[in-house]
Amino acid sequence: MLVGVPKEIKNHEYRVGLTPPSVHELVAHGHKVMVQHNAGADIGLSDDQYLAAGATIVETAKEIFARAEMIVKVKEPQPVECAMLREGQILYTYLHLAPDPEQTAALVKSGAICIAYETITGPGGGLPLLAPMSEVAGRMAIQAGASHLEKSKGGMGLLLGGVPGVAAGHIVIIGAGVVGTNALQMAVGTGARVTVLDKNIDRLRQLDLVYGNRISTLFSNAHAIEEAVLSADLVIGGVLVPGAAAPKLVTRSMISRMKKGAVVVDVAIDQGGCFETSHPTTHAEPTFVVDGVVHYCVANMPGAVARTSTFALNNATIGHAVALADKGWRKALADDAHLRNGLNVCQGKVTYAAVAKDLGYDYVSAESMLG
Ligand SMILES: NC(=O)C1=CN([C@@H]2O[C@H](COP(=O)(O)OP(=O)(O)OC[C@H]3O[C@@H](n4cnc5c(N)ncnc54)[C@H](O)[C@@H]3O)[C@@H](O)[C@H]2O)C=CC1
Ligand SMILES: CC(=O)C(=O)O
Ligand SMILES: [Mg+2]
Repeated sequence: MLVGVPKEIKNHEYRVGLTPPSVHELVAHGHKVMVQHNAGADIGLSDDQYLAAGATIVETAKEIFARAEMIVKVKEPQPVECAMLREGQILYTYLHLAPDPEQTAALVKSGAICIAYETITGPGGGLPLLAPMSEVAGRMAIQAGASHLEKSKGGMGLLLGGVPGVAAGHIVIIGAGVVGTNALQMAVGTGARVTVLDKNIDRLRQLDLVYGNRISTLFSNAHAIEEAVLSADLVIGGVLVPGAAAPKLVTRSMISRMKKGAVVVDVAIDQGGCFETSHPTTHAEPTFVVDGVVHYCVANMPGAVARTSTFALNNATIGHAVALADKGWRKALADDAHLRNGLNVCQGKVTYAAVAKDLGYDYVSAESMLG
């Protein structure tokens, strides 16, 4: 198969769909890989390294989209990329369609086979192609929050850990999945008081066993969220209902009654966000203020630590990339129910139930597209 890797074009996005070792793996399986000139240059992955791994270097994204049978990317295709997708072409990348009607319409129109990293499941449960980026974003959420609590960044001027004789701050983490757990690890390290909420009581039990009375765990409901958020200095939003738009758990009214200069980091923003007041921001302009509360809502947080993130992502994506290239999409999806769960849009149909429901499309099962 001819595989193409365009340079990412989202704001401050320096990750790349395939690393040179991943190219090497595909080439070893008999495939051809085209990589756009300088696709990895910003993170120290030079064209020479790609050439040594067996890729060919191509000058423009246009040529890659025109020729490749499968496009491997990181972020959802931007409008100019959607317009270049072709019928029957495989697109393998993050999509986050539920909060994005324009992109969904463009992918439906393209006739391409669009496989979303974030809804592929794993034999051990969970979302193994989302997990590495959630680890990165969860860890980053605390450093982004701590930094924006500084006066010069709009925050109230609070050091999360306090100092001897001065109370520490209060970090509230909503959602105790991969983002939440990684944020929790960092939060505990700051010395702040930490509260974590989830609807999954077994998850809270596990965290209680690990952290004991160093943290407070709370079953997530509107009352508990309100109480926690009103006393918080930093709130991290990391909830997920796979494939669906994130539930708005923190209302505008709660935000208006929070401490002035508090910070919220809405990691779930790529699924629409779990704060009613959130909208997506970029690394170039990561925050805005609503009712005195600083909102950090960057939809591609791992892009800021793109080198670490690229390698972590490729560890999780390369296996299915090889299967898709080796077998073609129909057989690869037929053979693997977990990969099949990644199919969101296929030849003009929406094939992921939560996306169809949230955006008002007829749902067509992935299985029915394989015949
Ligand atoms: N902004 C960014 O750059 C990035 C965003 N993300 C996003 O972060 C979000 C979280 O991802 P993961 O942690 O991997 O998901 P996950 O599936 O590991 O965890 C989500 C957790 O949310 C909990 N949850 C669901 N509804 C809840 C509610 N009403 N109250 C409290 N908890 C609730 C679930 O029980 C689960 O424990 C996703 O939307 C993901 O796409 C991930 C990586 C980067
Ligand atoms: C998961 C995601 O949105 C990202 O890594 O940018
Ligand atoms: Mg989007």
